[in-house]
Amino acid sequence: MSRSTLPEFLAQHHVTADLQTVILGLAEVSVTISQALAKGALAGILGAAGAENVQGEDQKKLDVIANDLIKDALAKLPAVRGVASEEETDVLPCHTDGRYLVTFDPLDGSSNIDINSMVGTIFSVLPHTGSAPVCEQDFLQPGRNQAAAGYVLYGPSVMLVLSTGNGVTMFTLDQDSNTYLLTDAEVSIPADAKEFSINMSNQRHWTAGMQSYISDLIAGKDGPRSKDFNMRWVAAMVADVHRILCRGGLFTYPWDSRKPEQAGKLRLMYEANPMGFLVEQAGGEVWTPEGKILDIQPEHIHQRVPVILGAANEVKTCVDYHK
Ligand SMILES: O=P(O)(O)OC[C@H]1O[C@](O)(COP(=O)(O)O)[C@@H](O)[C@@H]1O
Ligand SMILES: [Mg+2]
Ligand SMILES: [Mg+2]
Repeated sequence: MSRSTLPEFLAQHHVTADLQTVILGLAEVSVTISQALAKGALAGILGAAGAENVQGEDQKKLDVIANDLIKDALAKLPAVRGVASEEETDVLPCHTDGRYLVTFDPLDGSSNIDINSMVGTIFSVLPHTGSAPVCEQDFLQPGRNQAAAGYVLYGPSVMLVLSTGNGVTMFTLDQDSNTYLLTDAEVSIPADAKEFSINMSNQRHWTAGMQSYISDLIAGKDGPRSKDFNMRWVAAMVADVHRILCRGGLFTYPWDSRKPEQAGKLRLMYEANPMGFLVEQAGGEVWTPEGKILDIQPEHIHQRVPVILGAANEVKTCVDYHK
């Protein structure tokens, strides 16, 4: 059976030439990152980098390597006006005529690196509407403005999952030819969920609404929901959301009282918006307890947000517990 390659798919779906170069640039650099990850300890690239990022988190060597690779690859593309990364303090200007801004989480799920478990690269492409030179303000657009969003999951196989606003498509890396081939063109999240995903160890720190929602899920058939739910937690949003795109369910990373001043753990512009775009494009819902994430007007590039996403009916139920 002959499968479309990523460039063929983009051309067939009338993606603008400029946007194609951005997506193909990200795809190409992801192959290099996947090769570095595959070498692991043999290349001496596991472990801590010995520095903190702007978020106050310890950087892994591979966070820094992936960040530099993506930054350098995007800076070469004339279509890219500027980039913003979870690992960079400020936005970085690129080409003065570029039509697109790219935000990215170079390696999501970094705590999985040292245990040879799943990690990924998450990206979001926004139109550039400001004036030169590029500044942080240009990036502060609601997620609904995204021209494209996606991720690369470095798992047993390497997968690129993409939306340009017309559904969600999955590609798998053919390791012989180093090309991404289309493997699922009809990604869709069932409206009802049988699985939920949350870091249960934080239970005592959640709001009363989240406490009672999760305890009703755990009560299963014997509780008010009259239904058993399974639970999964990969500790990499990219892998947890991938499971939801493949077989449904609900994922949440709520606000918690350990850092009350922080809205949530996940980053709006590098994690919640791009993943949210994919989930909505697959028929799911993406909310905070207050409203839809893709409608949030960002105030700064490193903003954090509580996230409830996945199966449409289940997300609404979870939000209702917060009222
Ligand atoms: O430590 P926890 O609570 O399991 O957090 C896991 C969450 O943190 C993250 O790893 C944050 O991403 P980074 O690895 O890019 O910092 C999410 O992917 C994941 O959902
Ligand atoms: Mg992340
Ligand atoms: Mg990261």
